[in-house]
Order: sequence, then structure tokens, then C-alpha cells
Amino acid sequence: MITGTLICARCRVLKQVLEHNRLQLRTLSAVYQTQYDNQHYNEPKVMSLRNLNTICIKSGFNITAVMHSSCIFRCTPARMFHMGRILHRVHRDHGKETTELDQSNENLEDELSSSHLSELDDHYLLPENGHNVFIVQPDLKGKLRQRDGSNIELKLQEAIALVDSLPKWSVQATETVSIKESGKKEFFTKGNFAAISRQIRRTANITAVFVNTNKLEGLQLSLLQKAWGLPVYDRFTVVLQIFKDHARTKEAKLQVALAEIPYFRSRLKGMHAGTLDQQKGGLAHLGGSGETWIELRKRLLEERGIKIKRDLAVLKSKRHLLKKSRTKKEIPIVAVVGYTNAGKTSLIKVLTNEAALQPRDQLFATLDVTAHAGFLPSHLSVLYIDTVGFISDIPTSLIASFSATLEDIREADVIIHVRDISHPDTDGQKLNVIQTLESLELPKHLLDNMIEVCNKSDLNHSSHEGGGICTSAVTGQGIDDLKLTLEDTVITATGSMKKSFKVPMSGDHLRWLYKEATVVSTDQCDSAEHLLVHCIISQSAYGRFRAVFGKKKQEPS
Ligand SMILES: Nc1nc2c(ncn2[C@@H]2O[C@H](COP(=O)(O)OP(=O)(O)OP(=O)(O)O)[C@@H](O)[C@H]2O)c(=O)[nH]1
Ligand SMILES: [Mg+2]
Repeated sequence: MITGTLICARCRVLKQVLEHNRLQLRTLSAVYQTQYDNQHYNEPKVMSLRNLNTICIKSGFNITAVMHSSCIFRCTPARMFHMGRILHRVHRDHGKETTELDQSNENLEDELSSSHLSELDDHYLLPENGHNVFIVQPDLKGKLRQRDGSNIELKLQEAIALVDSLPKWSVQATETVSIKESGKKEFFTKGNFAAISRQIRRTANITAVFVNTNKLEGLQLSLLQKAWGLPVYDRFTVVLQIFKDHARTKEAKLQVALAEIPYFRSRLKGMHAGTLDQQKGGLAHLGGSGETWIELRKRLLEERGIKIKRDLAVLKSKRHLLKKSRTKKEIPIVAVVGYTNAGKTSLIKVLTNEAALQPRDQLFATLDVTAHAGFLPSHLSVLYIDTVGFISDIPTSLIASFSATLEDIREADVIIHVRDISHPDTDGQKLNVIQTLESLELPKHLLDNMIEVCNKSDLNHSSHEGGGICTSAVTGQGIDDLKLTLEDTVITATGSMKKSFKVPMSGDHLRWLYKEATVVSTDQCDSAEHLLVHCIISQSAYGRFRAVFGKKKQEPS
């Protein structure tokens, strides 16, 4: 039996280090590497430890120690112990397929690959103690201003609300700075940069700077961090943290993890390869084909992205099954969209009387797409879909990672656009939502039939002109109007009809209609043996009704 140390073949760097030092490891690593290359090269998941163990036994290899690439970088004794324990169990249970084992392997893979990526993180996302933030509000000048067109004071207010949405984060000071050009290596001009740096240095107790711009380039970010000696955040990273903090379900967490990848990638871009490789103990290049520290992390990020997308696809297929069963029952779907904090969840709560719904005065309180059943005045049941709020100046990659939400909007029968009519920038917010919806290339009829709701009208003291149904989710004002309008729109959008049927008191007609259509009300007929039934019925159900019961007898002209 050959005795040796087991290594993770995914890490070619480590393999080369070991070989370079003439350690007696080649037999197993070669077997593992070959298997990995042949079978799993394009797959993010490495061979399971159980399979590896089978190979070990077949090739007469006795494992005496476990070693992973993270030993070189950041291997904790606990991780080593964990891996050793699993291998011990694999040995013991060799040949037996136990689910417990699979579970451990999965967790382990995640733990190990995130151990590399956590070095990119450096507690930058969701630091335990929060932050005292200095907000720098860029004031765009010249052509940039014309393109942007929004009010600086309102942008600053939104930046403050974003920071306040994070646990233990607070705003310490704010400053507005003129910006003339974007896309340059340096974000600020020299003079402005010196002034803002002085201001930051003078303000006590600051632990982070938030530059309220869409997204800083990797290089810009690292230059600013170096100059100020503080972590620097842009809009993308602040919203990403809010998403990370608010994500509850597996799907939302996966979507946030997917959104994190471009962020990590941009961090890599901003890092200087030479400096980091030196810091990591000269492991930058080991032989011609070895991976540098940065290459390794790029590969891990790519693998992580593939894995997350695969997991999301599984969830999506389940979601489709659910949708199919919904469609089978022909329940109309109403997607409730709007700017974050406009009152979407609150409105659904009053429309459905669902006590469990919890609106919160927070940006991005809702991150999970949820469905809530409600009834319209004619007893027509609908499903309201609560969605993630929109916000201006967010890179599309962040929105795209929430593609499931967007797909739900696409598949709805009707869209309700909820606006916060009391917000000083309500028109800007409306424009942003419309532009985002248009960029989703939704079917034309969905945009044409969209219902605009001017919510929080109890707080709006100036008169509101223009379309839209004025509502208040707090006082209930306008909710009945909204339901009536929604009912008409749903009936038109789903191709349903309002019909009345004269059906015999005895017989299956009435039971059938209650099951397959929405019975609005019933009336006595001239004949005592018949009943007049008023329904909302889909075209397909109407066709079936006629096929089962015949036309002439039941329908009054
Ligand atoms: N006064 C008043 N407050 C409202 C009204 N509707 C919602 N709110 C408040 O506005 C805040 C946000 O409400 P939500 O329903 O959570 O808003 P949302 O659009 O779902 O927000 P996100 O999920 O974060 O995008 C909460 O504090 C609500 O109580 C309203 O009509 N009048
Ligand atoms: Mg909400």
C-alpha cells in the first residue's frame, strides 16, 4: 500500500508546490486529477470524497493525512478536522451510499471554496459592528447633469435612507462634490479630491465612506480606499449589502450570491497582482502552467457563478410547476411593482386582509417574491405577487440577478404600479419604474393595461394631478375603487366574460359553475325550478360548460 497525503486536485498550484518539493504524493493526486479532468472539467463541483475514496482503495492508496489548498492560504484546524472526519467515515462506510455523507460533502465544498473568496471580502460586506458613514454626494456638472437630470438634495436623502436601512450603520456627515467627467481613472478632480479628503480627515469617528454613485471602477475604488484609509462603498455595494441583510429564502440568498460575483470580480480587477502574490508567500506562479492568486480566484468565482445559476434553475423549474398548477386553476395573477418603499406590501395587505404580511419603513424590505390570494368585488379570486422594489442608478447586473422577480412580472395578467405620491421625487421615481419596466421588454398589453396607484395619499397635502387611483394603505381610502378597476382590467386581460346562466335547481349545473367559474350572485327566476346564476367565466370554461350541458337551455338571451 502506498501511504501519502490526500490533496484537492482542483488546486493545481498546491500540486505543483508539492511536486516541486518532491513530496511522495503523485500517485493519488495524479489519479484524482485525471478523473477530475476527464469527468468534471467543465463542472464546478469536484468529485465527491466518496468517489475519491473508492479510487484510493482501488489503487491501493492509504490516506494518512488530508491536505487542501487552503492549508497554504487559510486552513483552520477545524476545517482540517472536518475533512479528516468525513474521510474516516467514508472509509468506514465504504460502499454504502448514505445521504448524511452527501450532505457533509456539499457543505464542505462550499466551505472550502468560500475560504478562498473570503479573502476578497475582508469583512467589507456586512461588517459586524456596522459603520459610521461619511456620504459623498457627487453633483454632476455639464453634460453629465443633463443626462442625469435629478435633484441633488433628493439623491442625498435617498443615500441617507439607504445607509439607515443597514443594521448598525449610521450617517456621520455628508458632503456634496462637483463631478465633471466620469469613466476616468480618478473619480474626483485633484482640487475637489484634496478638499473632500481634508473634510473626511477632520470628521471624527468615521469608519467608511459612501460615494453615492452608480458604481465605482475597481481601480477608482482601490485608489480612494488607499488615499482615505477607509473602506469605500458605492451605490451598488450598499444596495448589495441591504439585499444580503434582508434575504431570507434560499432563492433570495442565491440571487444575492449571484449579484455578489461581479462585485468580487471588480475587486479583483482593482487589486495589484504582483503585490498580492507576494503577500501570499510567493505562490504567484509555480511553473509555466500554474495559476496566480488572482487567476485562482477568478476561476473560483466562475465556478461559483455556474453552481448558483444551476441551483437557481432547479428552483425555477419548481416554480414553473407551481405556476402550471396555478394556470390550471385559471387564477389571474396581478404583479404589484413600484419604487422601493412605495407601499406595495402594505397595499397587498389591505387588498387581501392577510395579517402575516409585514410592511416595513425600510428600503428593500421585500426581497422574496411572494403570492397572496385575494378576492375582487364579484368574488373573483386573484393572486397578488409582491415584488422587489426598483431604485434608480443601480447597475443592471444587480437587477438581472433578481431575474425570477422580473419573470413573475412578465407572466402576470395585470400589473399594478404603486407610487408613493407623498414622496418629493414621486415623478422621478415613476419615470425610473417605467424605464425599468420598458427595459424588461414586457408584452405590450401588460404595459398598456397597467394600473397606476397613487398611494400614501393620506400624506399628500398638495393636490395630485394626472392619472392614477389615489389610495392609502393606512386609511383604506380608494381601495374599493382600486378593486373595481382591477376587476374590469383582469376580466379584459384574461379574456373572461361576465355571463348569466339560467340553470335547473336540480342537476349538476350549479355545482359545476361554482367549481369552474366565479359565481358573482344568484337570482330567482320566473320559473320555480330554475335559478339565474351570474358568473365570471373564462372562455375555455365557457366552452366546456356548453359542451357538457348544451347551450340553449341555460343561457337567457
Ligand atoms: N402614511 C402611509 N404610510 C404608508 C402607506 N402605505 C405604506 N406606508 C408605509 O410605508 C412604509 C413602506 O411600506 P411597504 O409596504 O413595506 O413598502 P414596499 O413598497 O413594499 O417597500 P419595499 O418592499 O421595501 O420595496 C411602511 O412604513 C408603511 O407603513 C400609506 O398609504 N400611507
Ligand atoms: Mg415590500
